[in-house]
Amino acid sequence: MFKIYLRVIGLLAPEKGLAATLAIANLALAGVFFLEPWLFGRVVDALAGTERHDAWRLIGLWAAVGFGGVIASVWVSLYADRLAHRRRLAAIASYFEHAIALPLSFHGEHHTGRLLRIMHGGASNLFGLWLGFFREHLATLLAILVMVPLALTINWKLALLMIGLMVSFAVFNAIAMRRTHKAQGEVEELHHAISERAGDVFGNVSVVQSFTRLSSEVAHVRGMMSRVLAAQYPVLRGWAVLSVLNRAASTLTIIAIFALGASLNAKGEVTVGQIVSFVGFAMMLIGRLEQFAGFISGLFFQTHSLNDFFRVLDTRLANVDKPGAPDLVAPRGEVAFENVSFGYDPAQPALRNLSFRVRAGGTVALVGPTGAGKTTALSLLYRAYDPSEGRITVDGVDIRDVGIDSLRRNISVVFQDPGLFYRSIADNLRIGKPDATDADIEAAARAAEAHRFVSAKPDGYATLVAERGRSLSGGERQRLAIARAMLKDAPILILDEATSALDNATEARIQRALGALTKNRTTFVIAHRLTTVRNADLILVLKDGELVEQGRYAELVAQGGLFAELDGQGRFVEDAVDDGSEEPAVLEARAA
Ligand SMILES: Nc1ncnc2c1ncn2[C@@H]1O[C@H](COP(=O)(O)OP(=O)(O)OP(=O)(O)O)[C@@H](O)[C@H]1O
Repeated sequence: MFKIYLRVIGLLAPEKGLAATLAIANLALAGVFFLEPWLFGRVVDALAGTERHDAWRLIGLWAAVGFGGVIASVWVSLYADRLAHRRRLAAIASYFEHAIALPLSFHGEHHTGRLLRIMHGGASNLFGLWLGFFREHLATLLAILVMVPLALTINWKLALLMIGLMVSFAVFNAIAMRRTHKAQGEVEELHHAISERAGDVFGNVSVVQSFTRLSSEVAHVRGMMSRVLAAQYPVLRGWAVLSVLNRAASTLTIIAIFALGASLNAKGEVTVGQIVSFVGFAMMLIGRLEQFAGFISGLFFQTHSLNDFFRVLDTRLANVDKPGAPDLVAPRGEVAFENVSFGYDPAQPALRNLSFRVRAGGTVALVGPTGAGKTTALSLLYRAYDPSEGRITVDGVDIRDVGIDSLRRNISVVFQDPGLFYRSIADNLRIGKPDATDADIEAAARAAEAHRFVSAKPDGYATLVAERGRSLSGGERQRLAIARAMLKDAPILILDEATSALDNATEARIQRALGALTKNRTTFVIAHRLTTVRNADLILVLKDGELVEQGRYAELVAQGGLFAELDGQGRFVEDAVDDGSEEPAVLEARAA
């Protein structure tokens, strides 16, 4: 727990000058508040004596100390608040930056709902601890460190009772923590699971509604909440018992101080006045100890959440650049896979020993039954994952030896799932080219047959696309994904069933644009069109993660293997006739 606390405080390092000033100023302020009662006593003494002008001097000093203390407190709390807010946002930013760069395998295992909860929960706990650090943790610790030796010098026998109290606090806390640590971990895990479940249901709300699963989903979440309470109650009970024990120990200590004081008084070792002042002192120390116990219990309840936060930050990025890796600049686009194997689960390879080579500007069609590994093979090319064996080269250079960003800048992908953002249509297209002008965007949309439907929307290119593109038809989503890839204008293109959701006529028109797009670009296409397969320079036939055949269309048909079988089954769709028509919007624009 203390390691985590130190790490939390360590996150203030980027502003360590200000953080240290604030912490010291807070300590000084705690000291100033001790000064006031002392000055009060001095003033009373001065007024009672003859040195009345001294009293005025002291009153002036008292006013200056009091007023200065108030102003300094305002300054400290204002700057401490600002600093804590700034660092909280900085922590969220670094979490976000790190988490989105983590490998897809990590995102496969961690639901967005969980990652968001960890981000917000962790950041607000950091915030609370930082404020506590500036406002009371240090002052409490310092007060305890100063008061204990002071108590020993006043009367060591009475002080031993105080030390006994501190030890009992420490023991009770340790027992409570040991007994409840695991259960609190379960509580935290259940809270994550609730966020995960809720996020998942929000993301699939149309399915939930159409399958009339509303009440069962609510019942499930309520069931999880009952489990949270069942796990949380024993923890709360443990800590309630602890606070009662702490209280009882404090009361017993005060009584014991009186009792021991009385017996020492009987022996003439202490005066009644000394006992009374020691009790007053002991009460102050007990107050500080209780504050410290509160800090420990607060930290205890935040530990799991902070641990989860740091665990994400500590997850290593898989595809990091090798030191000094050069950028891949303007590649010609010759691509080779050399004995590439890969498995999402190392025990179950999704690709085995895949080897092929395509010339720059050539077109490769990947075909094969569903689940054969076509998408997986292409995802290795832009390093969504790295092969477990073998290597992939672009222009003869291993793609692991170049800057990953530069590699990805040179590859445009039209994903099977278009992956649209909850942003305007224009912003969705700008993902392909951030500095695209409105004219660029419109030209790409026209080429991808998207301009007409976009113009028909009330806000045109400013229309907000619903989460995951839910407000658009499947075909509209695909056309935006194609336009986005066109804007990117990269020398290597991956089309993963890019036009599968389009009607024949639209697809035929897009094929013209795609034909222009693929010219002089190395293109990988997971294809369902006969023309695409026929015109490909190389067809790769995959089955169960293995390359079973490769060659050109005529060769593969002549071979009479799997490809010929798929072809014979009418697996590839004949092209619709391109009637040479243009998008109506284009025609309208011309007519105007
Ligand atoms: N992220 C993932 N994690 C674990 N397994 C995966 C993942 N993605 C795909 N798989 C598995 O890997 C295998 C190959 O999947 P892949 O998507 O590459 O097939 P495909 O040939 O593109 O199929 P389709 O034609 O249906 O799109 C499948 O068994 C699939 O279940």
